[in-house]
Amino acid sequence: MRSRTSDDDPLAAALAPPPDESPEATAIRIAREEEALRISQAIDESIRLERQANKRNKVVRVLLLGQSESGKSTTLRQFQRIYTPTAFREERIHWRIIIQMNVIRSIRTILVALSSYYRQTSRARATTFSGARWDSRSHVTSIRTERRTKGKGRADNLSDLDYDEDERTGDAVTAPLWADVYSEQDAREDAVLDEIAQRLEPLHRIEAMLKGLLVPPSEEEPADLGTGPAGLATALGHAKEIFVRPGRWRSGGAGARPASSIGPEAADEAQRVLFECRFDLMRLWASMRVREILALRRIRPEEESGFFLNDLDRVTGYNYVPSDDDVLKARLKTIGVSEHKFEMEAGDQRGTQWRIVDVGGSRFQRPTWVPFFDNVDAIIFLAPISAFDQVLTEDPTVNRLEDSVLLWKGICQNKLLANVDFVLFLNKCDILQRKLESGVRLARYVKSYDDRSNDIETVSKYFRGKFSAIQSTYSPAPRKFYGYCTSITEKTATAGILASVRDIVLRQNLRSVRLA
Ligand SMILES: Nc1nc2c(ncn2[C@@H]2O[C@H](COP(=O)(O)OP(=O)(O)OP(=O)(O)O)[C@@H](O)[C@H]2O)c(=O)[nH]1
Ligand SMILES: [Mg+2]
Repeated sequence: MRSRTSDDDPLAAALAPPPDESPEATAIRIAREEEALRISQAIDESIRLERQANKRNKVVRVLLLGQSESGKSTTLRQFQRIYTPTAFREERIHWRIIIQMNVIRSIRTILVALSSYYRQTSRARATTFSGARWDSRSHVTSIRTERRTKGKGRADNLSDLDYDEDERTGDAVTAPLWADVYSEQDAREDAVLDEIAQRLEPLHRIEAMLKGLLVPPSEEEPADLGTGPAGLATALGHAKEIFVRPGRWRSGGAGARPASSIGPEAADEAQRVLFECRFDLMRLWASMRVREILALRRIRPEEESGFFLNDLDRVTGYNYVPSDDDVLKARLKTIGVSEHKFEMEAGDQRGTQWRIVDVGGSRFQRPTWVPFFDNVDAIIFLAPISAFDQVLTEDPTVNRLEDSVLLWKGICQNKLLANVDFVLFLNKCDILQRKLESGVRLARYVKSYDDRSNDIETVSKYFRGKFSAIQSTYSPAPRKFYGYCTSITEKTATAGILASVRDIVLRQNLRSVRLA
């Protein structure tokens, strides 16, 4: 077979000038060709500019990462409060049902603590205490420093922060678990607490009802199912656990029940019962005897997520509508992944689309993060540094700070994220400050902290240094360190920090456009 040459190229033959072309015809043809070229180049240029503009206006993707209860969803809510305030306000009323559940959870913590105190101390109330029925199910509180994990869960590969082995594994029990002296006064107060617990019985029914609506069967607390790619949860085998459908709880609940049976009446009924119980709720939380027993058992409900007992007067009001602050304080665990869109309303970047991806942070949820590493401009990583004396809810053998450090290290060294900017929030500094001021010493939990001063400035500076060093040691390529000490539930300070984060992320985004 003969190979083709340019001589018999049909296209070249068709475009070739006619063999008998006159000089005038040649001039006209050349002028037309030049005009066609000019137009073609103009079209190319406009396509290039349009592509660039699209990139500049491209969606900025931010991923929120961190362990469970680190404050990811709260950060997202802060973004919503600032950038889509109308929608945020309209949604506030739907948070009431979550706050009701949060209140009941704190009350449960107290009644279980009383019941188990009476049982363990063999007091007269032990067999009859009316709060005992709250004790029937397993109750995990992450607020107690775990003392029962001896020999388990040692982190063998952590050297960046030097934990006290005894503190981590629970060998260092020093405080007595209960007082030895039982006065008549104690007995009288216990009798009063028993009566209160009796009158709080209706809360038990309300808790069961709300739990049916808001808590996935294998969970202990209300949870929101993310709206990420369908199938992810199924792939991970969590499909059966997921009970609260995306967004549906906001219209009164969801789950396996027909929507008609779970309307806003559930929230109204719960509010009515809370209203009727409000004085007993307040008396319970104000009782010095309760405080004493909680202290003996080292339980601090006020450090638990979604703590509203100091606001009982307000949140149990018959016509209670959650405030902005209440929505930020409420606790709703995330299961799965959800993506939220925002549009910048003001400034140079007006119209820029933002996608913020919020993920569930518990250990079981972490495999769902990886598919989102592929297409992300920045990561906001939250490390709740107040949790240095707490353990993970999902694995009480693991210290929370240790988990955050390991997670940060893993994210820093992840090659998929080598070109992504990180912003670190050392979060819950308000709780950290209160904890340090109440006399809890960081050096008891982190040996390498040594004899440094136990104040918030020194402690947060120390953590900043540690996290920054991990980033520079483990990042595959150099990246700038952006670290903030945050109390993400606070509105004013957080607004300033989020504005800085926005600028960092946008600068990075522009840089990537120029490089493209
Ligand atoms: N006091 C205080 N509370 C905070 C702060 N940040 C978050 N919280 C509270 O901590 C709880 C947990 O926060 P979330 O935002 O739900 O945590 P998360 O990281 O989304 O947790 P998962 O969904 O389980 O992964 C909520 O009740 C928040 O109000 C903070 O800086 N200070
Ligand atoms: Mg969350």
